[in-house]
Order: sequence, then structure tokens, then C-alpha cells
Amino acid sequence: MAASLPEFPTSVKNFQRYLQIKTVQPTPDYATCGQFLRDMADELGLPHQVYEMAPGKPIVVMTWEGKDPTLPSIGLNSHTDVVPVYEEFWSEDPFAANIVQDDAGEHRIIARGTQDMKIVGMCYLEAIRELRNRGVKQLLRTVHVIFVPDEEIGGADGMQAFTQHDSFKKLNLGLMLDEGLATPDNLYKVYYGEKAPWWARFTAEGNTGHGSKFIPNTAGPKLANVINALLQFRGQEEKRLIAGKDEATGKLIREGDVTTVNLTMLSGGKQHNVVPHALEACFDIRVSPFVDYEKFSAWLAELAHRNDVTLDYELKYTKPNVTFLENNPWWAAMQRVGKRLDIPHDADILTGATDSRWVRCLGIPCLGVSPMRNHPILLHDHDEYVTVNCYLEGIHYYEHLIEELANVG
Ligand SMILES: CSCC[C@H](NC=O)C(=O)O
Ligand SMILES: [Zn+2]
Ligand SMILES: [Zn+2]
Repeated sequence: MAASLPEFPTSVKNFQRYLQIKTVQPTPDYATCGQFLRDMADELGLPHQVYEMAPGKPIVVMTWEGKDPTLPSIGLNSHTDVVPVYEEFWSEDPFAANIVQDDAGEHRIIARGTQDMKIVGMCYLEAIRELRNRGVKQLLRTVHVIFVPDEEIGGADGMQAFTQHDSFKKLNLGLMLDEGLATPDNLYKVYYGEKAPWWARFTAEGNTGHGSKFIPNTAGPKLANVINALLQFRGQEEKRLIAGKDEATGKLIREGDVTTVNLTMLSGGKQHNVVPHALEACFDIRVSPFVDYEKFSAWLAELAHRNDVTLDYELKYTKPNVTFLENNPWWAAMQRVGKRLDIPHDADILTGATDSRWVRCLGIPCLGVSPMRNHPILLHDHDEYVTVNCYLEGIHYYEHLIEELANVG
């Protein structure tokens, strides 16, 4: 028989309620989510605004005004949507937010969106509640808690559109916090930049004919050359990362220094014995922000050209997406909090793309952190979970971090 569970604090119940709202792509329930967030704002006594860049896709902004509202504000951003599930591979209903005790005695909250990234959104709010309960009436800078839709599908109707809107400019953000990743290590990862997503499609065309013949100039060998070259490049980059050091210069190589390449889709052909007119290969390429984008783009174009293959991009991000940490007062404030709470902070580049890119390209600093240490990385995976203790630590962390950041003079 399962051991009976203890009574959890209201903050945990609020997290469960948020997780139970099916904001799952491709048909997220944003109406229920918007209502839930508005209710939370009312409960916390935070004035709030709801913006819609597209009908039925609410952006909720809650505002805690600072003593000096003319100073650039602190944005606490999170997305409300979550990715789809393969329900048959889950040990619990992914939208029940059940709590299950593991072998180490930890209570796991299992649900889609626990790590990515409803934990972060709820921690922001519960941290503000704690600060207020502690008698903190106002911080120096204004704090905006921002909840956006559609991050998981690129943010076109969410953060991307919002950044073009006057109400975004009026937030006057000096810093925006956004998501990071869990880590199995005993530290928090802080992401100061991201790789650039390039979704490349190579299409080869050639002669057709009977599948039993040696037909010259067919699509297959052309596309195979391109695939081989890219997979070879992939291997080299992987090797550099594993070695951890540049052979020539001795410089350390970290995740952010390498470019990843994955063959993600292959298509074409009609029948086994008909040589196809066209074949197509799609790659998800994540370009290191320290790479010369023009040079790399030229290399890909030349690779395609040399093999008589056409190249087009479903997505090709080339804008700046790094927040430099040298002499960065926000990063210094985060590190102070890390020291105080005895949680090491490790700066890195994120492999995935978040809504931060729409904000960094405006010149606004963004730092990504998700307060999950000693946890496997389960975003977009089956049985995504965080422990109750991790969530409670996250609240405590933001309680300190929000105060520290919003009081930066
Ligand atoms: C570039 S739009 C897709 C964004 C997505 N973000 C999280 O997984 C990603 O694939 O990185
Ligand atoms: Zn996310
Ligand atoms: Zn995601």
C-alpha cells in the first residue's frame, strides 16, 4: 500500500492547480490559464494587465511597483504553454499533478510542465507572497511578472509580437529573467546566451526511371553527399566538446562553443522501384553564438551548391543573443544570492531557444535560470517531475533573488 502523504503547503497546491490546466500544444487551454493567473494576482494584491497579440492567447503582466518606478524594471518571465505528451509512457496522468514518494523518500510532483517551466512561474509568485508576508512593502525597482503563451512553438503570437508592442516598451525592462534547465549536479545553471536555431532543408532533384537501372544524376547520391558532410561536421563538433579543449589554442570548449547538427526529417519518393524526382533532408542546426554566422552560412550554401542541391531555411536566427557577464551588476547580484544560500551558480550557453532571444536582440539583458539542482533533465520527456523540496527551495531562492535584483541601485 502506498504510504500516506503529508499535508503540503498552499504553495504546493497552487503549483498543482497550475499544472492541472492543460495548456498543452497544439490546443492549449489559455482561457482557464488566464483566469487562474488573474485570480492569483488578485490574491497577491498585484495589479495586472492582460494583453492579447492574437485572440485567445493572453499575456498576463503583474506589477509590483518599486520605490523608484523611473528606474529600469526587473522582468520575471515564464511561458504558460507546455509540449505534448506520449501518455502511454507516463507512470502517472501527466495533467493530474500527482505527488508520489520515491525510493529516497522525496516527494515528486509528476506532470507535464513541472520543469518546463511552470515551476518558475509559480516560484516567482510564491516568492513575492513570502516577501510581502515578511513585511517587505516595496523594493527599489518595479518588478513585472510576465506570463506568455506559445513559447514552445516559437513565440510569434507571444513574446515576439509583444516586444513590438508599446506596452512592452513601457515595462522599461532593465533585466529579464527567463528559463534555464534542471541539472543533475549540485548547482544552478545560469544561461547568459543561446545557440541560434537554423532549420535547414536540402532538396535534391534528379533523373527518374526504373529502380533496377544505373541512372545517372539522381537525387539520392546528391543528397547523401550533403548528409554525409553534415554528419561528419557533427562528429567533429561532438569530439571537440568531449575533449573539452581546443587542440590548436588550448582554449576550454564548453557547450556554447560547439554547433550541434541533427538530421530530423527525411522525405521523398513514391514507390520502391521508381527512382524519385526529388528527395529532401531537414536538419536542426544550433549554431554557437561565438561562430561567424556569415561564414557558416556560406559554408552550408557552398555545400549545397557543390552537390547540386537547393537549400532553404524554415528558420534562421542571426540576431545577437548573448548577455555579457563582465561588469554585469545583475550577474553580480545573482552570485551574491548564490553565495548567501550556498548554491553555486555556473554560467553557460543554452542549447535550445527561449523567448529571451526576442528580448536580448533589443539590447535588454536576459539571464535564464530554473532553480532545479540534483534533478535529471526531463523537459519535453516522459514522467517530467520536480520534487516538492526543489520547488520549495526555488521559492526561497527567488525570495532572495527578487529582493537583491530589485534593490540594485
Ligand atoms: C526556435 S522555436 C522553438 C523553440 C524551442 N524551445 C524550446 O524547446 C526550441 O526548439 O529550442
Ligand atoms: Zn520552456
Ligand atoms: Zn520547452
